[in-house]
Amino acid sequence: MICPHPVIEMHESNWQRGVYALTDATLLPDDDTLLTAAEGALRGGLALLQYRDKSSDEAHRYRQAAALAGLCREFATPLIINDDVALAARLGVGVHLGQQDAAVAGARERLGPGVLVGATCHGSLELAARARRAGASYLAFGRFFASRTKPGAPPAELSLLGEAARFGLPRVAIGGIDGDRAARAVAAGADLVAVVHAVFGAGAAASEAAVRELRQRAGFTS
Ligand SMILES: Cc1ncc(COP(=O)(O)OP(=O)(O)O)c(N)n1
Ligand SMILES: Cc1nc(C(=O)O)sc1CCOP(=O)(O)O
Ligand SMILES: [Mg+2]
Repeated sequence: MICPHPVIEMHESNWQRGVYALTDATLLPDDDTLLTAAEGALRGGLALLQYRDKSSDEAHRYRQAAALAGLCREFATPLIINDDVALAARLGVGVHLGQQDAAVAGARERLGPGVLVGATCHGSLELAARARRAGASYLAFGRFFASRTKPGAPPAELSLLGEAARFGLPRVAIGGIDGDRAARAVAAGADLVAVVHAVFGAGAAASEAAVRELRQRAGFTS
């Protein structure tokens, strides 16, 4: 397990703009690696962190998510749980839901008005309109580029991000995003860039520098 931290750098929670990192059970295979990588990423200035673990081991998922929730609280950065509304409710944190997951409206009702509920909208303004009506906190579009993490995700056009401004919610761009592509996504209208490999692909010790570089290249530091 990770050691206690004598000095924690606090980042004011401004989750609506910046780098949004998703954990990955293959790149971060054990608790120590996961928490070291997550702490580095938070220290680098993440806007949001998502716990994404597709395993069916509930005790494992609870243990890791609870540890991440504690870490995120120290950095005043919201934690989002992928797919699992019950786990999010248990921890009092946000949830991200795709088209094959539980309904956004039900999650909003269960979690309450103050909790973040994110929605996958792929390349569709119609899905975005539905997610907004159902109470989503942000709209995620993608994949915009070839993704090593999820190669089969349906593709989307960057021009969609500008059109999605009409919904008045933070727009998340996901899928194969690195420094150059983050800048392109932000220029097209993304408020947040969601990444796995660009933050966690180079090892747990590299996550802080990776977030700092992404923030700088995407223009989130100005
Ligand atoms: C920020 C963000 N955007 C999209 C997704 C994908 O969600 P989903 O379509 O439900 O696919 P899985 O992640 O569950 O495989 C996401 N998780 N986060
Ligand atoms: C989890 C996920 N969802 C996507 C979508 O398009 O809905 S792309 C993706 C993986 C993003 O990882 P990377 O930054 O390594 O490409
Ligand atoms: Mg899902």
